[in-house]
Amino acid sequence: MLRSCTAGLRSIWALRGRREGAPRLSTDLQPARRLFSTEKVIHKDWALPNPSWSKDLKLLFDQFMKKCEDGSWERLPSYKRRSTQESEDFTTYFLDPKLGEEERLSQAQLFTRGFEDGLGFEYVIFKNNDEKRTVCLFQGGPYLQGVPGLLHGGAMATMIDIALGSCTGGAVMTANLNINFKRPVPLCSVVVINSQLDKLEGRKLFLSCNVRSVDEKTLYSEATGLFIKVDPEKRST
Ligand SMILES: CCCCCCCC/C=C\CCCCCCCC(=O)SCCNC(=O)CCNC(=O)[C@H](O)C(C)(C)COP(=O)(O)OP(=O)(O)OC[C@H]1O[C@@H](n2cnc3c(N)ncnc32)[C@H](O)[C@@H]1OP(=O)(O)O
Repeated sequence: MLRSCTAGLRSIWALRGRREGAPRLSTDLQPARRLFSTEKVIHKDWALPNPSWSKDLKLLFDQFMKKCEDGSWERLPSYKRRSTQESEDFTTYFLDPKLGEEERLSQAQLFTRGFEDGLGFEYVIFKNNDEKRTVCLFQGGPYLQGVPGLLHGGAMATMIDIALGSCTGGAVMTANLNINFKRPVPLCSVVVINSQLDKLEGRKLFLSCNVRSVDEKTLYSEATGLFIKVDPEKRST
């Protein structure tokens, strides 16, 4: 498994002229900009196939793209940085102009999108708005190793957090995440995270998900999460 994963990545690195062990260069690092300005900067959408995607991931992606044709499902785009209304909701909530951190934060990017293609988190999320559920297709790359040959549990927890969060559809914070790791996930394999909104109680959203293999035979993890809609009247810092 690891050997095939490395072989695939070696060809990507060769294509890009990247030396093994050479420092990783961010492909879209922009000159420092004011992240918290109101300008609308939309960067590359990363939730699309790239050469590191395995056959399984591409196949599932195509199947879900077909489901999007009648409008029942939609693919959620994913950016390293964004300046949408949602982000602005968060910045109103968190940014204290007195802290003078704008310069440093101008380099901020989404944790899961900070890796070279194929090395870290490769994923795409599809959402069914009527059924209040999402399906996340996730391939964890070699930089996400925990126990040799296996995906780090923290990487899985990160993806579960994002998958559950994608079901909420707004400015929310994770308040509680409860995960049962039932089987280890082989590194570089593809898993499917099925998430749903179970209950909405005021600002509280209760969600759950399971993580399965592509053939659905292996249940890797089950999780529940509590997300809280941010209250613009409150500051958390
Ligand atoms: C997933 C987001 C998707 C959104 C998409 C937007 C686009 C953005 C772009 C790109 C997306 C990238 C996506 C990344 C995803 C990453 C997600 C994270 O990593 S989040 C960081 C980790 N989480 C924290 O650091 C929270 C720290 N905690 C807090 O800030 C507060 O505790 C907070 C906001 C969760 C609640 O604080 P209060 O002051 O607003 O509300 P109070 O009054 O305390 O609670 C409200 C109700 O919730 C219950 N509650 C709160 N925490 C609870 C808990 N842990 N367990 C049980 N109940 C809890 C309380 O008992 C209360 O319930 P009663 O209304 O009285 O019934």
